[in-house]
Amino acid sequence: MLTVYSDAHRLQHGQSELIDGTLKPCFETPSRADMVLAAVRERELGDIIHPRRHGLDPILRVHDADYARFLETAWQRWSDMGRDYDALPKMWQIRRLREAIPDHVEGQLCYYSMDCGTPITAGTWAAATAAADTALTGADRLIGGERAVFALTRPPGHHAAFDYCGGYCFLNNAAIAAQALRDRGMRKVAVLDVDYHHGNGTQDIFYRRADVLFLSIHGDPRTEYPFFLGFADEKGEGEGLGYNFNFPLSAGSCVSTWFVALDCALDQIARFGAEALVVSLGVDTYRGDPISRFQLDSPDFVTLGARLAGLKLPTLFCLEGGYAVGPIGTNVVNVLAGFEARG
Ligand SMILES: NCCCNCCCCCC(O)(O)C(F)(F)F
Ligand SMILES: [Zn+2]
Repeated sequence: MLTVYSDAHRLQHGQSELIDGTLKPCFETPSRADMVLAAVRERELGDIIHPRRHGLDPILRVHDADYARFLETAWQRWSDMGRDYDALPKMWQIRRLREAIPDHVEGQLCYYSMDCGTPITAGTWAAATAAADTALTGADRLIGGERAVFALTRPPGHHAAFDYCGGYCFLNNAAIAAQALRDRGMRKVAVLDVDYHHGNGTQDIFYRRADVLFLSIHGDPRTEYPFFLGFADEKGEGEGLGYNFNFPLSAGSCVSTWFVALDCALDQIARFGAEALVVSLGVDTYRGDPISRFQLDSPDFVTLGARLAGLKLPTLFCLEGGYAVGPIGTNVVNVLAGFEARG
């Protein structure tokens, strides 16, 4: 399987995130991608190519232009205030506050952020656009006839919505790639999110559309991040009604429960008649993950890959989460090798 990778990911290296009420070193680190790349090489998964630049247009097919401009300019405006440390918001436009877009960077940081764990740094825009190019290059190769491609995307993307960032995500790599597949002639595309956390951003982007089916298996938002989206009754709106499937599972759910949800999701993808599949591949479903609470073990990721291959669809894998850095490479490549072995 071909891998698309850019060293530019290392330009996103946040120092701290507010997690569980205290500032801690970021869990989303460059070493995550280093470990995955090492495993891709060690397991001889296939060729590794660098992304081609695609510019802003494919990004603006799913993201708000003002939001993109904010991401592009935020660091310079923040550091012009004499701040040489990561940019983090300090409040939110909560219920019954005005939905006005502030002029000042500090206010815009609050307006465009979902949480206080997604630091904007000097390299954020460069890293995020390189991740989008990585996913888009993967989509290009799928259109070119590749059966499956792995986009080693970092920073991740599935929490980034039409006009906000959060959950370590700035640009929604999987959504940008799914839209590119649509623009290149694929009539129906499915996005399956197997990260521990609900892909609120991807749901937000495609919620009112019937041409892109979104499905997510994740920790129940009643107790798990992102808390405010990802419930089973969210089925889409307008033309998109019936084209959004959430499978929230209680924290601590066993592996067999997880795979029952996966089989339900795969059945929906087959019924939809998808012509291509984009997988938001987070491996924070791993039993040893420090911030998540599912029970998959490394061999289960091989099974996951094989089940996905059973759909017999051109498939683009976009890396999302996974914070047990030691085993992340094994777990990610297990999915990809399991997919390949199923043939
Ligand atoms: N007590 C746990 C608090 C969790 N705080 C933030 C979690 C962000 C998860 C990010 C991710 O893994 O979903 C992504 F794939 F986007 F990277
Ligand atoms: Zn996650």
